[in-house]
Amino acid sequence: MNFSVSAPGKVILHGEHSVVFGKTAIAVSLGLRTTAYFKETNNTFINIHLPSVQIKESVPLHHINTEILSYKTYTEHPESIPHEEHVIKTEIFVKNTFPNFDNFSGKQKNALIAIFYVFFGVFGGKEIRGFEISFVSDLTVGAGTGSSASFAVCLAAALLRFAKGSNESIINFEEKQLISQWAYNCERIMHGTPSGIDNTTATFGSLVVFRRGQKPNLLDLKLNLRILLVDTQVSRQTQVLAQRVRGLMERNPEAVDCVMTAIDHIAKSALKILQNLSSNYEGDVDTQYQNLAELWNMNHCLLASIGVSHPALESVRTSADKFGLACKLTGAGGGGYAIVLVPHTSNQKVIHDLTQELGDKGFKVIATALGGPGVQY
Ligand SMILES: Nc1ncnc2c1ncn2[C@@H]1O[C@H](COP(=O)(O)OP(=O)(O)OP(=O)(O)O)[C@@H](O)[C@H]1O
Ligand SMILES: C[C@@](O)(CCO)CC(=O)[O-]
Repeated sequence: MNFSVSAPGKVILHGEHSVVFGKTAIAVSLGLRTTAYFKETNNTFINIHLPSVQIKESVPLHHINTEILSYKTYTEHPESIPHEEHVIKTEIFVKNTFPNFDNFSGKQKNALIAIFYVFFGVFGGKEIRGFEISFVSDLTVGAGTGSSASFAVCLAAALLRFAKGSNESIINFEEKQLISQWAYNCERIMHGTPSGIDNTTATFGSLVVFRRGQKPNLLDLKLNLRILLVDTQVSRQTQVLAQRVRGLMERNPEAVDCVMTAIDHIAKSALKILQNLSSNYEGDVDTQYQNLAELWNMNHCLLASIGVSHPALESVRTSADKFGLACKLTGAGGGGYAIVLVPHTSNQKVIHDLTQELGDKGFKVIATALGGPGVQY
C-alpha cells in the first residue's frame, strides 16, 4: 500500500473554552492541512518521520511484533479502549524503545505516544508488516489552529486504511466517525479533557456547530468570510490553558459560568449571522458584518476576562482596532493565533497596511480560505 491522507486545521470562531463546559461552539476548517504519507515496505523496520516536531526514528519490526501480541484489538471500537491503562502501557513501551526519550520535548513525547497508542489499539494481537509513515503540515504546532487534531486524524485514517488493506479512496460517513473517535482519544493524550470540537472539524471539515455530548451539527455553508490569521509566534499549550480556566471555574463557579453563558449567546447570535451571510440574504449585509464584528470583540474580551489572552494578542487587537477591524483570539489563547474579520467592503489598502504593521511587530499574517473539505485521501 502506498497512499497519502490529509486533514485540515481549524479556527474556532466562537466558543473556545466555554465548549469544554457544555456551551455552543462554532469551528470552521482551514485551507491549511496536515498530510500523512504512508508506504508499506519489505523492511524489517517501521520508519516514523515527524518533521514538525523534529523526529525521525526507526523501530525494528521484531521489537514491535513482540509487544503487539500483548494488546487487544479495538479497531472498530475506540470508545471501548481502557484509555488510561492503554496510555500507560504505550508510554512504557515508547520509553523502553527510545533510549533518549527523557530528553525529548513534550511535543515529541506526545506525538510518539499518540502514534503507538493508535497503532497498538488498531493492530493489537496481530503481527504487522514493515511501513513508513511521515507527516507534513502547513500548520504551526501548538498555536491554536488544531495541529494536533489534524495530525491525529491523518494518523487514525492512515492506520485504519492499512488495517483494512483497502484501496477505496472515498471515506464514508461511518469511517469518518471512527477516525474522529480515534483522533479524539489522541486529543485526550495531548489535552487531557478535550471537548472533541477539534477532531470533529478536522474530520468532517466545513462548519461545525458543536455542543459536548450532542451530535455535531455539520453545516455545509458556502461561507464567503474573509479573515486574516495572525500568528503571534508565542507558543503555548492547550492543556495548560484549559487547566487554568478549569481552576478559575472551580474557585469562582458562578462568575465564570456567567462568562461562559455569555459566550454561548454570542456563538448562537453569530451563527444566525453566518447563515445569513452565506445565503441569498435580502437584508443589509453591512449591518450583519457590523453585528458580527461586535460579537467578535465581545467574545475576545470575555476570553481575556478568564485569563487566556496574552500581551501579543492584545497588540494584534490594538492594530486591528486602529484600522477599524474586529479581532479575537482563536483556540486556547495564551499566544498562538488571532483572527481578524475582513468585511466584504474592506479595501485592499487597509488590509495591506494592517498586514504591514503586524509584520513590523513581528507577527506572521496569513490570508486563508475558510471551510475546506475534511479528511480525504
Ligand atoms: N504535524 C505534527 N507532527 C507531529 N506531532 C504533531 C503535529 N501537529 C501536532 N502535533 C502534536 O500535537 C501537539 C500540539 O497540540 P496543541 O493542542 O498544544 O496545539 P494545537 O493543536 O495547535 O492547538 P489547539 O488544540 O488549541 O488548536 C504537539 O505537542 C504534538 O505532540
Ligand atoms: C480551548 C479549547 O476549547 C479549544 C482548543 O482548540 C479546548 C477544547 O475544546 O478541547
